[in-house]
Amino acid sequence: MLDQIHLLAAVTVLGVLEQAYFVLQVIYARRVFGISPPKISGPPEFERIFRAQVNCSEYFPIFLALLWQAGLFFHQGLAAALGLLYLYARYCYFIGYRASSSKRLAPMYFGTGILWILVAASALGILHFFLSHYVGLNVLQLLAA
Ligand SMILES: CC/C=C\C/C=C\C[C@@H]1O[C@H]1/C=C/C=C/C=C\C/C=C\CCC(=O)O
Ligand SMILES: N[C@@H](CCC(=O)N[C@@H](CS)C(=O)NCC(=O)O)C(=O)O
Repeated sequence: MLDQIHLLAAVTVLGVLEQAYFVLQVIYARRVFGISPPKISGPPEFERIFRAQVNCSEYFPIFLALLWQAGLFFHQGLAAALGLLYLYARYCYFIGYRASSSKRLAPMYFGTGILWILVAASALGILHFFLSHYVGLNVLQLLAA
């Protein structure tokens, strides 16, 4: 059982650590720019770091749901590899956004593309499960025949 989820679990832990890193960056930026909660506005240098962290948090539940669905219903290794790529894209997004708004764009589109691939893998995997479980139709066996 655990060997079917260990890669997904490892990518999940890495993702949580990355989220913690982004949060720590906002805490540090608040100190540097002297902006205490609940204030969320300030110089563009602060607002970019703040927005980068909020946007990464916003997409984290979507990422986790897709990572585990694709990993359980499609292929664990592929989902974990895409998950690693996504976390790397998010790191580049954060670092890019911190430097300038335009530098966030390429990693943002790359990361979003990975999410859509995970959507496709999840949907195909779940469809395959429904067809074989309820209709008795194993598409993979049919294709191999
Ligand atoms: C699987 C993803 C789940 C939820 C997110 C849902 C939709 C988000 C769409 O996939 C993303 C598409 C993004 C499209 C962006 C289009 C235009 C942005 C253009 C320019 C930005 C320029 C700027 O802001 O500087
Ligand atoms: N919270 C997002 C909601 C809309 C959204 O998710 N847009 C995508 C663009 S495809 C995104 O990743 N936005 C974050 C960004 O532009 O940095 C925002 O403020 O832009």
